Amino acid sequence: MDGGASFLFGGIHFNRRKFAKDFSRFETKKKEIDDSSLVDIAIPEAEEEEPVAVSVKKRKRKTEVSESGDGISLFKTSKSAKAAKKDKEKPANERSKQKKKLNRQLERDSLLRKKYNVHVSGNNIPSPLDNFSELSSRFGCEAYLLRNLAELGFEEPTPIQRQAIPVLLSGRECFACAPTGSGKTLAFVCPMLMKLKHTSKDGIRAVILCPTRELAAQTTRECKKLAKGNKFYIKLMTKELARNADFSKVPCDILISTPLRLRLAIRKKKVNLSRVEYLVLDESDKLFELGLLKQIDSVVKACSNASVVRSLFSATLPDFVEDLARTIMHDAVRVIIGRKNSASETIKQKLVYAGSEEGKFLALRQSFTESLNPPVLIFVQSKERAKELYGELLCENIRVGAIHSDMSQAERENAVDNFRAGKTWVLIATDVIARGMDFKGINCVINYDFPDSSAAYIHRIGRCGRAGRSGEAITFYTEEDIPFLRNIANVMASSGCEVPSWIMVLPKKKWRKHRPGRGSVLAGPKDDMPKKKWKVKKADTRKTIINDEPEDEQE
Ligand SMILES: Nc1ncnc2c1ncn2[C@@H]1O[C@H](COP(=O)(O)OP(=O)(O)OP(=O)(O)O)[C@@H](O)[C@H]1O
Repeated sequence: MDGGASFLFGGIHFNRRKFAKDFSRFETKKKEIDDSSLVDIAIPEAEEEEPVAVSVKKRKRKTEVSESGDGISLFKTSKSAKAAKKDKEKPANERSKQKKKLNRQLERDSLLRKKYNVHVSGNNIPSPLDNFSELSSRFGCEAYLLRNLAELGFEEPTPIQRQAIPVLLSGRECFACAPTGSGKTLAFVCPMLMKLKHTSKDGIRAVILCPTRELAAQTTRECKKLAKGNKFYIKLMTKELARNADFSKVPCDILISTPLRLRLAIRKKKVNLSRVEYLVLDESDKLFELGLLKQIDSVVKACSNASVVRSLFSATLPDFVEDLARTIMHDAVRVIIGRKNSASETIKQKLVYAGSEEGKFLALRQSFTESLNPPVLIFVQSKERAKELYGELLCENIRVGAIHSDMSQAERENAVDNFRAGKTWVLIATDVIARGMDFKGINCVINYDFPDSSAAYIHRIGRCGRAGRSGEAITFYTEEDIPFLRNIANVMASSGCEVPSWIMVLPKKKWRKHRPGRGSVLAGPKDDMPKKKWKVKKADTRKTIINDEPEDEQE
């Protein structure tokens, strides 16, 4: 990904030789500062509970004064240096009182983090939230938002919300990794609404980037639910808007988009992002994959406001994304919930040997005969295989839908809506909906085709077992998949699932995208098997998948 990082650094290259003299002047100074900053740990003047009343417009990378057991800063900011000086002037007993108070706060923070499995690193990390009412006592949250949280039935913040919300409210940049279905959306939308306060005529002040249109649409809906009662203009970037709208005339406070659509609007000079104060990259590791990196780069550059606060959220955060993030972020706080890159612990995970491609359909039939417990989500590796399997299950009289990139936007939305509404019981999907989609109460995810990476596995199975619910994930594997089994088994073991011991001793395999040519799902068993009588109602409508115009988005 080196090439990738250089994108984001485009235009910030200095010729060190040419400017050697000037550099040496700064280097001496920097050394002096660094040395002096190691003197002692600054003690904050104010208690952390104080509401953060920093105006976003006036703020210039202001570091919140708060402490954490995990992230005590050895490097003083100019503010902390002043605080230390002032502190030295205070009587000794007052100083020791303050130190004790601070230590008690640090201890409380540390216990809370331990309780909720929150791991943090960075400088001066704000205390985690104990409950939602701290949003108003510490941060001056408005009543409408607390009311909305209550109406949505959110009684307690989830672990990621406990830590990421105060971090973002303190104006700090953040990269966060928390399991699927653990409420990351609220963790970035809530502070965004609180900081933006009200609608304004300044144009777009917040941007949320999502890798797929379905996720962008879902995030827009969530955002609107949370903003109910406050007149924010929250816009989803549609194809139409990206092509034709002039955003200087469209009222918009928060814009939610896929990278491709936003880049299109930037290129056409239809959108001005120079006033953006908050930029969220949701499913950031997906966005930082090579195919999307150029688009992300142009969005990051277009958000040119010097005090923009960027945040990255995902359930999987590979090291290269962290490294890349560090190059573009300023004094960021890293928040990890539980173990990094692990699956949700509420999902019962199972591996099923299907022998060969031919055996998969048999295994699927078998598992449906034993228990078809809808809603069930089935992942396959390609749109061709999605179409084939869809046809096969239709013939079996199963209420089935499909979603993949050969479908038009309306068809895709229809498939998702039917599944959400319970009109279809089984949804066959490619990885297009593997990330972020929040289907309530999916009972089972079946990886009909082995996932192409452990991240893909975590996101796919994470469509069930959300918000503390239980779920089941079944992964079929064939001979070709065996070399990659160990990687999935590691994920399973780290989330507490049982794994056959022979798998754990398989050689470790470096995992690049594993997408073998799998042939046809129709091959083999169909003719040999008697037709199964399902105890399910006949599907209302038998949808034909129309090969519409090719997608302008990546899957
Ligand atoms: N504090 C809360 N209490 C109860 N439920 C919550 C809370 N916060 C969020 N939820 C619910 O949890 C579900 C999952 O939330 P969300 O979609 O934000 O998860 P996520 O962490 O972004 O998952 P993914 O990694 O798959 O994108 C949603 O249905 C949401 O309404």
